[in-house]
Amino acid sequence: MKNRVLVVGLGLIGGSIALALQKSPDNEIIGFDANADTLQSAKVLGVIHEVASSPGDIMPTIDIVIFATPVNATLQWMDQLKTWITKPSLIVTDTGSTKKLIMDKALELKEWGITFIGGHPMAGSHKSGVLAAKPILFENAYYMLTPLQGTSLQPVEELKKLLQLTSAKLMVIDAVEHDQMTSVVSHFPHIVAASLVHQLANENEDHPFTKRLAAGGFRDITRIASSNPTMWTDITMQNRQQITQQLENWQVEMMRVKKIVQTGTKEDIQQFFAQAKSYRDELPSTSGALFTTYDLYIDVPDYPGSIAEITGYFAEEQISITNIRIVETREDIFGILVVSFTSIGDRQRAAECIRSRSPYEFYIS
Ligand SMILES: NC(=O)c1ccc[n+]([C@@H]2O[C@H](COP(=O)([O-])OP(=O)(O)OC[C@H]3O[C@@H](n4cnc5c(N)ncnc54)[C@H](O)[C@@H]3O)[C@@H](O)[C@H]2O)c1
Ligand SMILES: O=C(O)C(=O)C[C@]1(C(=O)O)C=C[C@@H](O)C=C1
Repeated sequence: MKNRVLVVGLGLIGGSIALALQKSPDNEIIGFDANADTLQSAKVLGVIHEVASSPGDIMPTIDIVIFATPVNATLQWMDQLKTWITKPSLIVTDTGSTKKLIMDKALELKEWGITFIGGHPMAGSHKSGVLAAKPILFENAYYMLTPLQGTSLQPVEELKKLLQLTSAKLMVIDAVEHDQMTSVVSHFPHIVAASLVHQLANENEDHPFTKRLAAGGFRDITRIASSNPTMWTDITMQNRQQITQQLENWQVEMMRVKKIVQTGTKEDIQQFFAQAKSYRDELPSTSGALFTTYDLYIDVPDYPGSIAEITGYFAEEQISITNIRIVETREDIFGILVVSFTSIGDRQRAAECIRSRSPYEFYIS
């Protein structure tokens, strides 16, 4: 008998999990999404095997439910679960970026005899939607599970076995601890990124050329400000307390930084940057398929066909690229083409290829 998995919410995360679970022929993936177009696309793209027009109707046949919806929508679905007929062995999980309120709701579900094990894969992107889904999204990323205290080992092991198909590093963690740590490394940085963009918008009113100068640095630090606003509204509402605490810590840190900038010696300023660089450089190498790339920057003339020329060289030498983009930071005739590779070796081969076959200058960040 097939393992029937219902994925509710077929965006970046739900779609990527659905694709990863298809690696086993034992899994039959049924999908539901509030957006009819998304549901249709998921079926056409082969992200799911079957469409559920109403999750409640098919629930008696389902073995595992995965909610991959914005976290406030997940709370609503969890309430709905109480009204449905479910298998006694049903396991329910989610992918939400917050865990405390979801696990409070899981406690209610326990009273209805439903096993809910919270989940959160620590990989993703500012992109959303089913078209961005890919089965390798979670490769080597941490995937946190937050079972309620007292949950028996068997469903946790069963869920782990299923999620191993994502090639993520599964770990069990307490929900409050989860929300504290993710507020530092994920939630608060999204607030800062959005806020920096607001600051630019304000400055730009008085100095209208400013935004045209937003180059690599500003774009790097604000990439995540392009994330899905609904998703981040929900996350912020569910983790207000921890995020507020981070904001308060940040205000203290900004006062310290203000003092260094205003009156610090050259050594104080140097130390400020040097300590941050050293800590940043020693962060464990990042995980998640979208993060581990090695970039090559190529100065290209701005005429039709120049990108095709370069990618043509790579194709001829069988060098795979994972991403390609143009950084439009300059007003002259040159643009910077940023090509990403999955390994340093591939990037080295690409650099040699450009050196030997083209007149273009390149550099490695
Ligand atoms: N994007 C990331 O980097 C990331 C990483 C890890 C976890 N998460 C979490 O995973 C969840 C999904 O995020 P995503 O990036 O896939 O978002 P997404 O916007 O790509 O996809 C969300 C999907 O849910 C659907 N949806 C919205 N409300 C719904 C509802 N009430 N019922 C059914 N479907 C509904 C949307 O139509 C959309 O297809 C969120 O809880 C998010 O916090 C996101
Ligand atoms: O890379 C990004 O764009 C992300 O924001 C991914 C990110 C993160 O903050 O690291 C976003 C939310 C998640 O819950 C997990 C991962």
